[in-house]
Amino acid sequence: MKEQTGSVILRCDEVTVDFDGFKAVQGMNFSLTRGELRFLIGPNGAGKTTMLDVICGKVKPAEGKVLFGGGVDITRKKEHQIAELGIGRKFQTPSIFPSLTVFENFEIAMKQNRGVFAAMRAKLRREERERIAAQLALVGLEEKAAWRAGGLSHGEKQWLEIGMMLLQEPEILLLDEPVAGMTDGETEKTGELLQQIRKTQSIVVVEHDMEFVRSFASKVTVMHEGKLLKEGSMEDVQRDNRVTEVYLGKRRDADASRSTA
Ligand SMILES: Nc1ncnc2c1ncn2[C@@H]1O[C@H](COP(=O)(O)OP(=O)(O)OP(=O)(O)O)[C@@H](O)[C@H]1O
Repeated sequence: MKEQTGSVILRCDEVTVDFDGFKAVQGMNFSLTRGELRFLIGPNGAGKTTMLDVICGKVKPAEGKVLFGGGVDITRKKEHQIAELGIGRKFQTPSIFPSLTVFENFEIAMKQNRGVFAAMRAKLRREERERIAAQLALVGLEEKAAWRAGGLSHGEKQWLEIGMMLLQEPEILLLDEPVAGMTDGETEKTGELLQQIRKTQSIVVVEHDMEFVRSFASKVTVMHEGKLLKEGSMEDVQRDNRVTEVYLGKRRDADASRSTA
C-alpha cells in the first residue's frame, strides 16, 4: 500500500454530462492520487455533486471517461459494480437504521450482501467483531455502541455512516457536504477523522464550508459552470482572481437580496 501512495487512483477525462440539453458538466478533467483528501468546491450549480454522481455511476456522462485504479474503465459500469470495485458514496442525508443500535448498524454494514435480516441472524466471527470495534473507535462511537442510532446527534449519525462505509473497505470515499449542519466541535472532529481515513483510503469531499476546507485541505479543485476553474493549494486558489470573482459575485448577489428584503 505504502509504495503506491502518490499513484493515480481515479481519473476523469473530459467528462461532459448532458441533462436534456443542459450541460451540467462540460469537459471536466479530474485526477486523484492514493491517500489524497481532495476538496471539490465552487458556487451552487457548478456541477460538483454531478461529478460525484458520475464517479459512483449514478449519472452516465455523454462524453468522456472515468478510469479507476490501474486504469479500469468504469464509465459504463453500473452503480453496484462500481461500489463493489471500491468506490463508496455518502449522500447528505444519513442512510442508517435509526431503530437499531450503533453496533447493529455496523453489523449490517459488514454483512450487507446477506440482506438486513440474514445479517442480523448470522453470528459474527471474532475477526468481524474486532473490525467493528476498530471502526467504532475510529469514528469515536465506542461508548455509544449500544445506543439506538436514532438517538445520536446529527454529527454522530454522519460518523456512524462513514464508519459503515469503511466496513465495506472502499478505496475511494465520496462525501457530499459531510459537515453541513454540524456544530463547530463536530466539524473539527470530522476533519480529524478524514485525516485519519486518508492514511489508508482516498477521499473526495464536496464542500461549501470554507473554514473547514481551509483547515483540512491540501489540494482544492474549484468548479464553475460545469468546468474546472482552478486547482491547487487553498492559498493558490484564494489568490486567483477568477475564483474570487465567482465567490464575490455570489456574495454581492446575496448582499443585494438581503438589503432589498
Ligand atoms: N437530474 C438533473 N436534471 C437536470 N438538471 C440537473 C440535474 N441534476 C443537476 N442538475 C443541474 O445541473 C447543475 C449542476 O448541479 P450540481 O448539483 O452538480 O451542482 P453543485 O455544484 O453540486 O451545486 P450545489 O453546491 O448547489 O449542490 C445545476 O444547474 C442543476 O440544477
